[in-house]
Amino acid sequence: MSQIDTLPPLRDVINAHDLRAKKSLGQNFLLDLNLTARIARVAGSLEGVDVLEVGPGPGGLTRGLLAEGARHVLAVEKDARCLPALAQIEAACPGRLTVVNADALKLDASDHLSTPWRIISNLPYNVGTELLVRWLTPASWPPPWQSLTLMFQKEVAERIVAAPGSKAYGRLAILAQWRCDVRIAMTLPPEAFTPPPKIHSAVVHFTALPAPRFPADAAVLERVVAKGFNQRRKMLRAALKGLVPDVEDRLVAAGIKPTDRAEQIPLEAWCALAREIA
Ligand SMILES: C[S@@+](CC[C@H](N)C(=O)[O-])C[C@H]1O[C@@H](n2cnc3c(N)ncnc32)[C@H](O)[C@@H]1O
Repeated sequence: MSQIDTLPPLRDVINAHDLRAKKSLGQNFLLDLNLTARIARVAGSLEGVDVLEVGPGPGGLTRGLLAEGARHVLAVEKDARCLPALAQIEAACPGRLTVVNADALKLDASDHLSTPWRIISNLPYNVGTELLVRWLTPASWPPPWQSLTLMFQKEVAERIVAAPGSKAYGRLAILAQWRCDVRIAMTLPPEAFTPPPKIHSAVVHFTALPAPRFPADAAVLERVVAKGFNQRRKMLRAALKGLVPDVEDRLVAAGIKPTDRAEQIPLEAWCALAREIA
């Protein structure tokens, strides 16, 4: 039995520290340790791996990561009320857990971790997409992380893995699939969480590709895709008006019909258009 197995049940921990969930911090806790171990395993073997966890809360997933063999976990938690519960885990695994009481949006994890690390988190829903976009758009590629294993609202997960032609297909799908293999690894019902949220959730696993799937300048691609989907029901010749003077010619040169709409355009063609426009 490892030291982690001797820790008290999570429900006792949240009662002992009066960890009533705060909606403003997106707090929906996972208290079933079998479930948190399953989520940790989505990221593959963690033996010898450094992990960044955003929002450990009372530490259910943190326990899973350590039990699955993570070499070191950097856990960044904004809510200071969670620190005593996390300190208990730290004491059970000396040297393997560092807890930072900070806003993950303001922290540079590379100051604390040795590359390549994995990011595994049950993200707070209110900042989940912002963190994801940040992780997917580093200054250079490949990024300092190998993979992301992240819990999102199921609807956001579906937008990440969406294919052209579907309503969910948009900027998030293109951003993610351009430089990562992505898949939904698990879906979870509201009852898996305490308190249960109103929506279903899903764990998405992202594996960083060594290089983007198709060549394109990241900033140009981001600009073109954002403008294209901003008015997704318009034909592209209208949606992209003003981007460059001869947008219709550029669309044709990229092999795109100017009368098509953004949601019909596959990733490869978006990249071709970004190259034409750059
Ligand atoms: C959905 S809960 C997950 C808690 C825990 N990982 C679990 O699975 O039970 C999200 C956690 O993120 C924390 N959090 C919210 N905003 C944050 C931020 N900007 N930076 C770091 N942590 C944040 C919340 O306090 C909460 O503990």
